[in-house]
Parts: sequence; structure tokens; C-alpha cells
Amino acid sequence: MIKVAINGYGTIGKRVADAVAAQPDMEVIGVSKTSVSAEAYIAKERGYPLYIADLGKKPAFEKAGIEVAGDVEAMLKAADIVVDATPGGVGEKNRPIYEKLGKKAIFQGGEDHEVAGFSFNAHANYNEAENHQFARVVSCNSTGLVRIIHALDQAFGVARVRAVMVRRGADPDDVKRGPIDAIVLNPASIPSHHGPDVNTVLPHINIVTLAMIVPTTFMHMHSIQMDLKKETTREEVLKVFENHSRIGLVRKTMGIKSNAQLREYTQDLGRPRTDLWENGVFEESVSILDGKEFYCFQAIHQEADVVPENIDCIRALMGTVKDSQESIRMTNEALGLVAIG
Ligand SMILES: NC(=O)C1=CN([C@@H]2O[C@H](COP(=O)(O)OP(=O)(O)OC[C@H]3O[C@@H](n4cnc5c(N)ncnc54)[C@H](O)[C@@H]3O)[C@@H](O)[C@H]2O)C=CC1
Ligand SMILES: O=C(OP(=O)(O)O)[C@H](O)COP(=O)(O)O
Repeated sequence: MIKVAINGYGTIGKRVADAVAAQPDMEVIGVSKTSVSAEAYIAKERGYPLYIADLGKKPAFEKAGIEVAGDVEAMLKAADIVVDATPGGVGEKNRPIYEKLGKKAIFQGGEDHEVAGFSFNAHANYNEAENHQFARVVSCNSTGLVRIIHALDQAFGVARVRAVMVRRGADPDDVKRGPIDAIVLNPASIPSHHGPDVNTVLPHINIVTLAMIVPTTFMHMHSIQMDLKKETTREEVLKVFENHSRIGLVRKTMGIKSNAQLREYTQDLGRPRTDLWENGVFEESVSILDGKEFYCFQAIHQEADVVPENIDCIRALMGTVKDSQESIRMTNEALGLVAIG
């Protein structure tokens, strides 16, 4: 069993912890919090040993009825590998302790590529991970882009990509963030970080991305155009998506035309926390013009799509499963990830 520590039990960390616990070859040896919160109660309820950054806060946790197993360093010492899901920028500060203890670590998309020196996506570069101490799972939007670009690149070759990201303003619990009544160019300059981020995994792809944020809390929406190298048809492209275990199709017959309806659907499916782990490509939008021009809209659930990638990244860094497809199959099966559509 691979012993996994989750440093930072927030939006991403709590999902990764549950996903690790569901795997046949991994166990959660601990999760960390900085202060008493609802998530600390969830960790207790799930039975995950809870470690804290500052032992001076132990009495506050105990007063709240939450047992503290030790400090973060003790958790790290007990682990084979740590998933760092602390807020963007904190991972960089944590890196020296992972180096000192000689622990493998996975950072998230809020960190720069240089923090790990290797950026990861299971379908695209699983086999390059072995022998690295550190990896970074690219951000949620970048993960969604890498999946679809890599799939079409494998099938037809991709000459260039132009994409616009309409990004959710905040996560559902993030009450302090906005915007409440605005469309914010984020950034106003071009490109947004997503294109260069895709290039950390797929360096040969010619890509330019633009991004803005809007007053919603669940899911980003991408408008994507790619020039393909080989001529193809809409039907062939749809087959590529149907055969990809982390690209789902929002079928025309479902009548879903928004992030809100898609979230209702994942909720009705009984997905944990309503998570859409796969890309949600809108079937109706998939178009091929003049044989080589591809267009689509896809929804990306920001809280969820990086979760299975973190699980595969654990196996890839540990070198326990050599075949990427086998790891992806194991992860999907344990999560109950059967792509929609
Ligand atoms: N929320 C999202 O939509 C996505 C986030 N990411 C990335 O994942 C990372 C984590 O983001 P979220 O889960 O949204 O953050 P979050 O704020 O929901 O959770 C972070 C957790 O880390 C804990 N924490 C803070 N400082 C800490 C420290 N010094 N040591 C240990 N724990 C500490 C907090 O208590 C909290 O539980 C970031 O790099 C972010 O960019 C990636 C994809 C999507
Ligand atoms: O990784 C994400 O988005 P991104 O791919 O646009 O950087 C997550 O939605 C977190 O983004 P945030 O930095 O807006 O919280």
C-alpha cells in the first residue's frame, strides 16, 4: 500500500483524500489543516488522522472535539508521498521540507511549473514521471485543455489551438471572492496562463488562450478551436471522445445547455460532491469545418477534474504501475468514473 499524506485539506485536498482512500493500492495516512473548520470535522468523520501546521493550536482543536495526531512534519515522515493541496504559492514554501525529508511530492496548478520542474497529465506524459521526486498536476482548466488537445493530436495531429476560458468566479464555499456583477478580463493581456501551462505538458502545441471570470461558482466553460493536420469528420471526432475515459459527452438529447443543468445532472447521477471528473464536451457544439477546423464547447468542473490526475500521478511518481492505461483504469474504477454520454 502506498502511504499518502494530504497536506492542505481544502477543496482539492478533501477530494484527493477520498479518492486515495477508494484505491486498492493506497491509504491515507493523514491530512492537514491549519485551523478548526467544518472540513476538520469532515476529516474526523472520515477517520483520517488529522495533523496541524502549528501545534500551538492543538488545544483549540481538542476543545472542538477533534483529535490531533501530530504536526505536519510527523505526517510527512510517515508518508511515502505527499499531495500538497495548500493554496497557490504555499506549495513552493513547503518544498524545502519535502526535500529535507526526501519525500516525493505532488503540487497543484496554483504553483509555477518550476516548483516541481515537471508538469503532469495522465494521458499525456505518465511515463515521464518515474524517477522524478516532484510533479505538478496542471490547473483545472489546463487539465481540461490537455486532455482534449492530446486526444485530437494523437488521432489527427493538431496544428494550432485557440481557446477562450470563461472561468467561474469562486468555488461554492468561497464567500469572500467575486465578481458579483461583472465580467472580469482575467487577465486582460493575451495569452492567459493556460496556453503556456498546456505547453508544460505538450510543448509542441501551438496554442493561444484568452480568459475571463464571471459570477458563477461551479464549472468553467471553454470555447475551443483547433486546426487539425489531417482531414476528418465530426463523426470520427465524436468517436475519439467516446473512446476516451476522461472525456464525457453532453448529448444533445439531454437538453443540457449550461453549467447549472450539467451540475444538476451530476447530482442526479449520485456523483460524490456532484463531481464531474471528466471533461464535459457538448455534443451539439462539436463541429468540423472544411475538413480540418474543429470547434467545441466544453465544461470543466474546477473542483473535480484534477482529482483522478493526482491519483495517477501518485502511481507514476512511485513507479508502482508502469502502464498509464492500467493506472487510469484502476483510478476510474475505484472512483466509479464512467464518462457521461
Ligand atoms: N479550487 C479549485 O478550483 C482548484 C484549485 N487548484 C489548485 O489546488 C491548490 C489548492 O486549492 P484549493 O483546494 O482550492 O484551496 P483551499 O483554500 O480550498 O484549500 C487549501 C487548504 O490548505 C490549508 N492550508 C493553508 N495553508 C496551509 C499550510 N501552510 N500548511 C498546510 N495546510 C495549509 C487550508 O486550511 C485549506 O484546508 C491550489 O494550488 C489551487 O490553485 C487546482 C485546480 C482547481
Ligand atoms: O486551477 C484553476 O483555475 P485555472 O486553470 O484558471 O488556473 C482553479 O479553478 C483555481 O483557480 P483560482 O485561482 O481562480 O481559484
